[in-house]
Amino acid sequence: MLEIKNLAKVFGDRVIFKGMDLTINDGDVLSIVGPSGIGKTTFLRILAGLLPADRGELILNNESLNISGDRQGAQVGVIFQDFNLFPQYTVKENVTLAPQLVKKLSKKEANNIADELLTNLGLEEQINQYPFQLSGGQKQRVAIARALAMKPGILAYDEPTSGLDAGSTERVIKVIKQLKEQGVTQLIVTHDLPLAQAVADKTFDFGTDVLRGGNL
Ligand SMILES: Nc1ncnc2c1ncn2[C@@H]1O[C@H](COP(=O)(O)OP(=O)(O)OP(=O)(O)O)[C@@H](O)[C@H]1O
Repeated sequence: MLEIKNLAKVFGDRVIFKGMDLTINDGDVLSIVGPSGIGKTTFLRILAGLLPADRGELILNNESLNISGDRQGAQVGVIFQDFNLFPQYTVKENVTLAPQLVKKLSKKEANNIADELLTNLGLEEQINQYPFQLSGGQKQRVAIARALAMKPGILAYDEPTSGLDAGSTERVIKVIKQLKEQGVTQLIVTHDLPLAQAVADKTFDFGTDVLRGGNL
């Protein structure tokens, strides 16, 4: 379970959001909607531990997560819009690198995890290819496999269907539903209402469900 309590972010003298309270239960899929520029990606970056928050708490499975923007570990997996794959590494290497470096798994253990994830995600034929050889939907599934290889407590996506055609969007919906069946807790920032309707247990509206402006 992820609990967000009274989270706030300020850029300069501008309160981007404050008073953010939200709970996501294990295995649930939450969609986060809201107009452009409202702070959704900023929130994901805070959740991923890449950007500091100015106030509040993030509690994942009863463990408090550091909100100072320099978190170690991989409790939260985030798939950003540009996927951030390592261009110089193959698909398999993209997935096996962090488990070996961060989790200190052996190459064999990391390979076994990668083979299973990549097969489940329909990427067995791409295992030895490089990111530039992949379609947008394939890159996204590699990013999902890479995040899942670290066994995160929660998986979050920033606009997972933007730039994808109808077929790839269907595939994303299938993957999200499949992960939900496996009990993975997921959070999806999206403008795609059909996607939200197809997969979400509940919706958080970043436009109306947080406070903004004024002082902290
Ligand atoms: N590093 C930064 N410094 C100052 N302001 C920033 C910074 N990053 C984002 N902002 C501002 O914070 C606000 C929220 O941006 P954010 O990217 O989180 O919005 P968003 O809801 O994800 O928008 P979109 O749906 O268009 O991606 C914007 O007004 C943006 O200009």
